[in-house]
Amino acid sequence: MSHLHINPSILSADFSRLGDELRAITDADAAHIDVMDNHFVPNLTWGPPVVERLHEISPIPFDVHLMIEDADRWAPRYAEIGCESVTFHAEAAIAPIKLARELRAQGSRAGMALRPATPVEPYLDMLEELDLLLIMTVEPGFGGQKFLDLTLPKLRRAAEAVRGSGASVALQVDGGVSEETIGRAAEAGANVFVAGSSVYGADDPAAAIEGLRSVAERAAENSTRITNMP
Ligand SMILES: O=C(CO)[C@H](O)[C@H](O)COP(=O)(O)O
Repeated sequence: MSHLHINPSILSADFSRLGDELRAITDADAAHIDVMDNHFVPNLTWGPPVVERLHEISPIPFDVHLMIEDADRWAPRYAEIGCESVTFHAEAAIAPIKLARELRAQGSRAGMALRPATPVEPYLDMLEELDLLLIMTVEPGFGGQKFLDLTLPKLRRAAEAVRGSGASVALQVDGGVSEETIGRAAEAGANVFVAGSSVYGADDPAAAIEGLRSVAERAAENSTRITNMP
């Protein structure tokens, strides 16, 4: 099994048949569930009751991305539902360390996300508290946006810090991930890739997932070779 994960975002799925859309991506590692509140981002999706019901029928784990204010209050609710991974935004959490500990204590993996303009450096001392760090590669809020290459230096610095810390933290990218961009993110050190329109906009979502995975694997191999060069 690949160590690189492809997590399709159901934000780009057909909302009238979400059960079928989840069953179309059983080859993926997890389904990425975008929760938006129209305050932290100018868009609105779903909340705990819908996510709970979808989780009950989903054949694969849930990777929940909370684009909401008041994350300290709401994130634990998604862990209680049983979502395997719960990611809150650093910009929306009052006590991120306490919150990450709470999510882990409830049995979920604890993730923290950074908007494109948020630096990673203030958070490097808390890597041990996290299972996942999400570097947003678009402004959060909408699918179908263009991948922001300006986030790649931050991703590289985060990858170096994770390697240096010895902590077991997955590095996720989200936004504009396609066969054209995924290689650059993999080379920079990402190992979990969220893809919405490039999976659900494809005629064959399963083939799209495999296409993304093979491009990312090739890029990650090349990147290791470069790192190991004398
Ligand atoms: O978090 C998100 C938007 O804020 C989505 O996960 C993201 O937009 C995925 O869609 P696409 O791959 O089409 O960019």
